[in-house]
Amino acid sequence: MAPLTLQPSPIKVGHIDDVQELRKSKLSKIPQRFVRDLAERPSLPAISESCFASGIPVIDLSRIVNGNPDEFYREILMLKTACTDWGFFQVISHGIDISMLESIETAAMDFFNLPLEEKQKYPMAPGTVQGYGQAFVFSEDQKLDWCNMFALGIEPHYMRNPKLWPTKPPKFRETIEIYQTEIRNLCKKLMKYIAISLGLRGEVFEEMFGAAVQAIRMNYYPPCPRPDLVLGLSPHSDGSALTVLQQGKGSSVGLQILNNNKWVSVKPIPNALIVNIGDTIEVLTNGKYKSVEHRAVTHKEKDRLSIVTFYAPSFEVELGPMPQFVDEINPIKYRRYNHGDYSKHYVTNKLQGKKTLEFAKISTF
Ligand SMILES: O=C(O)CCC(=O)C(=O)O
Ligand SMILES: [Fe+2]
Repeated sequence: MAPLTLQPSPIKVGHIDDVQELRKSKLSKIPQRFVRDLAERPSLPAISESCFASGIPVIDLSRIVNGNPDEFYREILMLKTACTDWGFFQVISHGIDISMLESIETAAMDFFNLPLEEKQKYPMAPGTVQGYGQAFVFSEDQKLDWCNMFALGIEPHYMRNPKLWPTKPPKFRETIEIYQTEIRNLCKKLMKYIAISLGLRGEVFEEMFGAAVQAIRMNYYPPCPRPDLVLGLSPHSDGSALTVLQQGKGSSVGLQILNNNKWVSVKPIPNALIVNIGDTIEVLTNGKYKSVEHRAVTHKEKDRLSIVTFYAPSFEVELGPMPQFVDEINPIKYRRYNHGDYSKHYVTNKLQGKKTLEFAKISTF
């Protein structure tokens, strides 16, 4: 999420169709800007239900928080395997009430179902990432995602642009506040246990991150008549330290992760939250825990909602690989940099796999 000091630049993005409106218009042909080049199209097997990443580990957080020492160590070991082999896991018994998950989902859908004119009172200006619209579009010929987004900077408060906080639906702001407080606490817990799984002191990331940056993005993917031609969300890794993703109940399967060079779908578990490692953790651990490329695909009949929270260090923080992860066998792979600079770099480039992280990579040639 961009620091507020980032000024909208005179970027020309051309006309961006609102995909919910396209859907309503019952179009017979997908507009060309959404049609991906052949190499980028999701191949049909990849969007069939037979391609699930059934191996994505499921972490029971209550076993870590309240379990006996045996349960604690077993679950921490699972967490370590999840972060090393997958970069993704689902977390159950996470301590957030189901009613809270339902409230944010209702609030998000009530927002997306408002008339377009109402949503456009909170426009995402070209080149910025907060408000309603489509983020990461920087040119008139860039392909578009089959997705409507609404995003807000949450913490620290200076990230907030009050003009972009909707007054409708009535409880929208309040629900976001409560939900984001709970997700922040969950992120802190997860960072603590991720540190422990790496053999580090539990507090190390919390101390390093300072007043951690937090942002929310709601992604709404209407059904698409040609899911084989479009992408819901372009492949990318997240610029965060950690991302927590909630999928709407009854949503289509849509999140896919790149595992051994194959796109595999994440099968939703009811009331679980999906967690993934972001670029910051990859850098701090010198690549021991990697951020994993992921994307969203669409569905012919079903719509899909995801509510995503990004948790990252404060923008002033300078970071690079921690000395514990650098030795003769594991030479240093990333340079030190300022996280605010990385964040700015991330939000001013289109989503393109893991290309953004090249910002920090040390060339081995
Ligand atoms: O909708 C999804 O499942 C993916 C969302 C995502 O990766 C993101 O917002 O960064
Ligand atoms: Fe993502």
